Amino acid sequence: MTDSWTTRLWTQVEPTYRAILAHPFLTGLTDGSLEQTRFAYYLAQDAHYLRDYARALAVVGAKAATHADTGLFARHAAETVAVELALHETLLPQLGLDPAELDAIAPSPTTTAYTSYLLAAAYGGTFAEGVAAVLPCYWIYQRVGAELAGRGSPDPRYARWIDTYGGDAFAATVSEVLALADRIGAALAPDESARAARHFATTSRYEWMFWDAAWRREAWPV
Ligand SMILES: Cc1ncc(CN)c(N)n1
Repeated sequence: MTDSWTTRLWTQVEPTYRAILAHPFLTGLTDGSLEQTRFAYYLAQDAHYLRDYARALAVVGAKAATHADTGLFARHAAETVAVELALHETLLPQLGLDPAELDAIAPSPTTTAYTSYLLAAAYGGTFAEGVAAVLPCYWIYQRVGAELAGRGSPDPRYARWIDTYGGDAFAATVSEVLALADRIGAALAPDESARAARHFATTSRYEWMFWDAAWRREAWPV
């Protein structure tokens, strides 16, 4: 039996995933050593990211061949992203930040690059290419959440973040998208499949870069 499309996609990003798990931002979440300023930076950038991610999901959904698949991405653009933004609203005051201040913080170079890439893939690509581009945003977070949930965190704010992505509700959302991806991935022509695989690998790398930018508290050089 041949592997499913998503299994094949995941195999090519295993080294990226291992690098993500080893990143000091994530090891710092579980041992509690991550400086609060780095986590606050991450949340501020993630607020920018999530707004464009919701746009990308809506555009991908608009390209679906069926009403059910359009509905899935429209629902995720609205509901899943709202849950994630609500997590920020809870965590920011616990970090001494006012959620209203976030708009004053500009998107970083990495946030800008990542969201621009996602939106370009969603607008410019086929439905399958768009699905492949957004898939790591779901799947890597769910895998990371499940992995980190096994380790826990002594810091209740980091534990809350881990619980959101390591929990059953997020896993159910990700299962829906994986099932859809395997359904459409099975019928792709080689060219389209290769373009989709490239998007999947690229946005997986951007996931590592997003945590790394928060670790470095990346700023525009000029
Ligand atoms: C950068 C990033 N990637 C993915 C997720 C999970 N939707 C997120 N909140 N932020």
